[in-house]
Amino acid sequence: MQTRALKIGTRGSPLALAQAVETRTRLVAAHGLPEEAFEIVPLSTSGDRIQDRPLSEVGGKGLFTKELEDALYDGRIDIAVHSSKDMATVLPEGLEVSTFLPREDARDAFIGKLAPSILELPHGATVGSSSLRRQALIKRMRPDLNVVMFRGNVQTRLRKLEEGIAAGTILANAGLRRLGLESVITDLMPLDKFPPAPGQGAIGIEHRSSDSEVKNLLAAVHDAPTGHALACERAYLAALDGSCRTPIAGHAVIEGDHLSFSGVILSPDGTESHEVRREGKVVDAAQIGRAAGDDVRARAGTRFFEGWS
Ligand SMILES: NCc1[nH]cc(CCC(=O)O)c1CC(=O)O
Repeated sequence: MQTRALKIGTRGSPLALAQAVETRTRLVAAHGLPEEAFEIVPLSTSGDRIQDRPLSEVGGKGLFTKELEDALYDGRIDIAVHSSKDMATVLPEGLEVSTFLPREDARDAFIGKLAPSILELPHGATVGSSSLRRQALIKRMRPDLNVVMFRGNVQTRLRKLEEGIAAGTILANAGLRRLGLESVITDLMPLDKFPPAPGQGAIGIEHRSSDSEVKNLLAAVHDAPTGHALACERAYLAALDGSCRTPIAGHAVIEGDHLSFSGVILSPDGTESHEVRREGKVVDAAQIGRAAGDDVRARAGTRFFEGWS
């Protein structure tokens, strides 16, 4: 069927590689092709190299995707496998994400050392996280906690915890499960009190828009409900202008042809938050997300997006 291997581009972190392997496994199964029909090509990205500053300071989401997108343009790879959460809302000209694999659990997970849950931590305990959303949600729940920056890949963060740098940390359940590390989890954060980032838990596959052969190949592994949820969550994020200094959470749940979305934007210290809920039909996923974003943005006021630094 194919004369040369399809090149699957990925970041080189263990989680990224696990996602690339999952993509290959699904493609192999869907098309009855041998594994050799696919070649996994790990590339290093600036998001992986810069480890000492929060992502919001060094350029945000594009950091993890730029090198992969350059490689798509110049043909070094045919598809790029991404954590949807790390993708910018606007893709470069000529590239598209037409395919989402079935979503993993979207919740955040708590890994506690001094206590199994955030609510049970001792007064003033230190929690590590570099995500603005997680920091704000932690402070909204427990204003007394001391939140410190924690970057690096999943393994690095778990090591910092072992070294006693913090009493606990929060990571995506999806990433831990994909790495087979779910045994470290001591609590799962409820979707209503601790909503995930738009896209969390979903793998998106990017390719050249002109590449209809690749698009057809990918169609067999696309999960429609995940696609609808992502259309909604990404439209919500786009309506909020992806302001990466504002903590933003948002999650769509699909049941049959029904979609329900809930989102929240917070001040970084968690003292101010604005919530939004919307529902409708999956065919209107993007409109529902956009309306939710426009609504919460109007209620928060422009000061909300300019005030933090
Ligand atoms: N920014 C890093 C990142 N990007 C995606 C995931 C988790 C996997 C997913 O959401 O699909 C993670 C790590 C984490 O947040 O714990």
